[in-house]
Amino acid sequence: MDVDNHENDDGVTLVLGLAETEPFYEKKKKLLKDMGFDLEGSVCIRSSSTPDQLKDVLDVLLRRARIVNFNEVELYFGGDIINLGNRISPRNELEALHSILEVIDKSLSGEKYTMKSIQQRLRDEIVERIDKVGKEFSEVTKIVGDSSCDKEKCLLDWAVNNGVETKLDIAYVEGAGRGAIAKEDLEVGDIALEIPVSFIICEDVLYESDMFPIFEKIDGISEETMLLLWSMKEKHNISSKFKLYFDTLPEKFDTGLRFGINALMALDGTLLLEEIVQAKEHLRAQYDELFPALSDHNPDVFPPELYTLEQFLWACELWYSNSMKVIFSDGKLRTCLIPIAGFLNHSICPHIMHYGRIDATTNSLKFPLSRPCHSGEQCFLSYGNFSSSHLLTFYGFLPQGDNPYDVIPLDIDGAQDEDPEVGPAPSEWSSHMVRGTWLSKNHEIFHYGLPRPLLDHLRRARNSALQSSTLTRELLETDLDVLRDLSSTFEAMLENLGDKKLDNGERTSWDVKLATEFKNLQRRIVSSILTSCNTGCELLESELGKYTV
Ligand SMILES: C[S@@+](CC[C@H](N)C(=O)[O-])C[C@H]1O[C@@H](n2cnc3c(N)ncnc32)[C@H](O)[C@@H]1O
Repeated sequence: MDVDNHENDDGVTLVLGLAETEPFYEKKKKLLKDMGFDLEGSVCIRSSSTPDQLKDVLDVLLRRARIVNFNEVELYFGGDIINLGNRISPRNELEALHSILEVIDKSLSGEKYTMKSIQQRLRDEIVERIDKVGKEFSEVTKIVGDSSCDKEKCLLDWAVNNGVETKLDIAYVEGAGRGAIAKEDLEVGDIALEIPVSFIICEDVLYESDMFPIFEKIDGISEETMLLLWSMKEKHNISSKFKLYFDTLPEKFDTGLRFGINALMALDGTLLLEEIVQAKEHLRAQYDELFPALSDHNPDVFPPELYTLEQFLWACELWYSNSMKVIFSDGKLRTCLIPIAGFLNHSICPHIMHYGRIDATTNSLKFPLSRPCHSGEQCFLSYGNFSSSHLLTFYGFLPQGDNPYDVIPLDIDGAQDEDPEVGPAPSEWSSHMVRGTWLSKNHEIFHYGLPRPLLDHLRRARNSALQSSTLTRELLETDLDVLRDLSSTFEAMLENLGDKKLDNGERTSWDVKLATEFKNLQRRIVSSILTSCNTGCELLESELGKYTV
């Protein structure tokens, strides 16, 4: 994103441009053009602006900022004028508001500007909007009062004595193990947690380990695998520097990688079944490649009783569900375990979104707030823009609320009519997908709550293209064909998923419970698409009826 601003006699021009280096630049450029925005993206604020005019300016900037901050999924599903008038996703809305804040803060920072009060009002309005997004999507946390947090408190005390600064406490929360709770009201920009580099577990621990000379002789072994093997032994090392951290780790992680046969059977009809089976096979193959050979040749360094398949799986789950990728001051991206930060749970509307880079001036990792968190509330992190199937497989939970990244990929080739020399046009996509149509705000004729790239692709395949929203008989008939085809695809998918299963409560094991919940979510998504197709067909038939009378 290009951020710029200029002052003139009358006021300030805020610039929220689209940088050419932006991911999906061509697609965003086209979308901005379709929405009637110029590429440069400058908006003038006059010193005489009334509060209503300021809100209008913000609305325009926000519609623009939503596009600039789109990620791939949001761009695929969000790109039409009705959807853009609304929040696309909590992540996109928070990023968009923050990018405007950045423009405004930049214009406030110069001493020479004379419009500080107007700019301050804009800032206040944005912070209020950020808070509103949080309130709309926030998750209610119930603290489980009767669970002891002694080990966590020991770790916290040790951390604070070693330079960690925290405004978070640790408590057991319902449905998610431990969580981080704000000790005081935290505002946008406040640092909830700051961890010195010396406190972070990363590749450096390997160089001091007796495993390192052995690792050096193994061709192609990755840093992640070395760390994984290191952690399997270190958790038993009573004189480990990180003993208090290892003491707080669960004996057992309940992720999709540990799903038993009944849970796998409950996933029948979903793509996740194959994904989990493959992931399990991959880990088994990885283990077999290393063991028993490593233990046979170096029993003192890799004692066989510590390097069982079960322990290997534990370490994989630890690193999948608790590690973070961090860019260090030397520019290198390292996979790390970060004590204390590892207690932060994930939310689709997180408080902390930007945390992956070491601050070179303080040599620490900071976790700043992107939205306010009140005293006593659980402070959530963003683990990334993951689908529920990914979160279930590698983290073992399904997030609360509507996950915008829960997409079902479709097995149809995109951009068939592309020019081989130039590639697909900026508006075209090489693959297609669907998601719950309740997430779309546009259910009108020619939209039906379905993604525009998919509809356009299917129209093109029938040699028809929607150039304008004028109703012609040909366009209506093409859309009717498209929707009927889609409808039969999704009817088959729904049938494959079988009937909705009810949870048998206490008697159901954790994995079958999760699998059932996941399948019910898939069913809900597919049903919503079917309903939208059928409603769309009715709309089209009613319009076509007007041609026959
Ligand atoms: C980095 S740890 C967070 C701390 C964890 N709750 C604990 O007690 O150790 C990641 C794990 O927390 C749990 N978790 C994170 N976010 C969650 C959420 N929104 N709902 C339920 N469980 C969650 C999952 O078990 C996940 O594998």
